[in-house]
Amino acid sequence: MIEAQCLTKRFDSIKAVDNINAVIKEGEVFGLVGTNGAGKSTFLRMVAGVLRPDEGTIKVDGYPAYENMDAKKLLFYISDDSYFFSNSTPGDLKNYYKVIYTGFDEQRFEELMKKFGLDSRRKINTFSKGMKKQLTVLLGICANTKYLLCDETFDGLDPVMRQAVKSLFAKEIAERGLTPVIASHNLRELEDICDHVGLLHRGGILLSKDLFDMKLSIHKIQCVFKEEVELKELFGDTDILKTERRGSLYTITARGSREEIIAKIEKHNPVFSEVLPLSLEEIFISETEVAGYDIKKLIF
Ligand SMILES: Nc1ncnc2c1ncn2[C@@H]1O[C@H](COP(=O)(O)OP(=O)(O)OP(=O)(O)O)[C@@H](O)[C@H]1O
Repeated sequence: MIEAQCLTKRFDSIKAVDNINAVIKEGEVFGLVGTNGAGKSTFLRMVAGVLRPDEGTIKVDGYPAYENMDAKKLLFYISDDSYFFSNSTPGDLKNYYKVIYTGFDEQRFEELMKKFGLDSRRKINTFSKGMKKQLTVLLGICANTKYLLCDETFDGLDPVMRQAVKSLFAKEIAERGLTPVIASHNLRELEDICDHVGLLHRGGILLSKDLFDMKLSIHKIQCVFKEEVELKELFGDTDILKTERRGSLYTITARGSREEIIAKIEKHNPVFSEVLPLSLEEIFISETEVAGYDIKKLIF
């Protein structure tokens, strides 16, 4: 389990991570989403033990993460801008990581390199950005660690490679209980693979929930009523995140169970009503809008 308690990191006057409490359980796929500059990379770098928290704690299986070998050997961190030793080849990196990670599976690495069409003897500085990403993913998988921290790892891969990496992850999760923590802006992708999503905004966690529960607890409803209705009266204490009206058609995004919302609408005899599923992207936009990150303010 990875556990953050009251975790804070500042860079001069910027609070990059602000008093975060979070738990990442073993065997789940944790998606970390958030606005630009929300603190996702800073959070991951603290989990990886690269950055020292200013306040609070971050522990990996009970070990404090910062510069602690007991914690570090449990995880592999794929940074968003991986550094490679100059003139090194994938073969050199393999030799380096197998010293650090005693469970490193050399044979599997060679097999996967072949499958992905990557040459172990070629200099990495001649690889494209996507090829470098593929290489770091393969190193991460073959390191055989319990946790794999991925910072925008999928974002530089082409669609075929993304599928290949996703299926590699699925195999590792099923066969040895790998726990990936994936920071990404590609919400569509995360929706396919994550069990749990943490949404960060301005250094703090807006919400952290199982994706399934998240989708059950927030809904978009379209409805038309014969007569004018007062939405506040209709929904009572239900938390409405967003309302839109076009003519007589209301589109409402609200928290609550589907049954509870339908019951409230039915009371007012709608001419038409429909509950629509919300995508992770819509949930993200609604939640961050409530927190003051309004797309309308950004469109000129
Ligand atoms: N080394 C640093 N020195 C100064 N400020 C930093 C440093 N690293 C991050 N920050 C600041 O901390 C905040 C959080 O940055 P971070 O990279 O963690 O965000 P992010 O959620 O990963 O963003 P993005 O989605 O844009 O990649 C930003 O305001 C950023 O400018």
